[in-house]
Amino acid sequence: MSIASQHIENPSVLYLDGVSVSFDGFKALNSLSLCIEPGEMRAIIGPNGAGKTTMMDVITGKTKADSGTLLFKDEFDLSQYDEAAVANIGIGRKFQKPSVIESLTIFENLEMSLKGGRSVWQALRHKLSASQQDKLDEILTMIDLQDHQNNLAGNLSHGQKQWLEIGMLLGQEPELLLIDEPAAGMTDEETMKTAELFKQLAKSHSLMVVEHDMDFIEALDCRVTVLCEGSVLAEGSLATVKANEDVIEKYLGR
Ligand SMILES: Nc1ncnc2c1ncn2[C@@H]1O[C@H](COP(=O)(O)OP(=O)(O)OP(=O)(O)O)[C@@H](O)[C@H]1O
Repeated sequence: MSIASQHIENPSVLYLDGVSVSFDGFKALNSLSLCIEPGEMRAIIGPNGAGKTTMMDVITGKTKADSGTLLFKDEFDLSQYDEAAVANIGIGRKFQKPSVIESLTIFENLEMSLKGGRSVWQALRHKLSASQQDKLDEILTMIDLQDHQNNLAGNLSHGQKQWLEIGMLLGQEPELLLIDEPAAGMTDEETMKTAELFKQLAKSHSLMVVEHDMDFIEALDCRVTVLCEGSVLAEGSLATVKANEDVIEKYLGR
């Protein structure tokens, strides 16, 4: 069945079809087609230069595709949106490096991230509504930082900073989360805890997670897409893609 006919029968939260992007004649994305279903967590793996970051860039309006279709929830043509507009319609992106404000507390960082936009000044001067307070409590529990909420973000471990930043994304109430190499630099314990957090998040969000750490991908226990040379090389369970001859040849090595 073609990707187009699957799409009609089962609307996706994210639908890419034939997406290409060239830089000076080099095809970073080469007719890339990919679907994420509502509530799905999808891991994206692939060699350096495969196009993983470029794919996130075209989804979020940072880079314009030369050709192809990019739809969010069947409804939004992502090629028409810039980065701020993409965030507003419900796509949250987390870059590899955490960007929390270290001189503010965990609570203050989360407070500023709430949908509707609160400046540092507003966050310090105005009381939260009951529903905003509930939202922050829910996020703090989800990221397991409720006991640290009044500590400065600068004192957190690398893993905790990553969780705080994920909490800040949740403050924006996204439906789809795009997360770039969350496990990089984490201890083994933090990595496994992050996998558990993502499984919790997947109960109420769709997630696309780019990662190189195979233990982490295994713990996510989700469908995996292997990108290579700007298009999909293989897709399926981790066991299936690891056994794929092309994946062994071009990514995993013999
Ligand atoms: N702005 C740009 N100008 C020129 N070439 C670029 C640009 N952005 C990406 N590329 C090239 O496009 C290709 C895909 O890069 P991309 O960063 O998307 O790969 P990746 O899969 O994210 O790699 P990594 O795992 O190393 O992060 C690479 O060859 C890269 O050099």
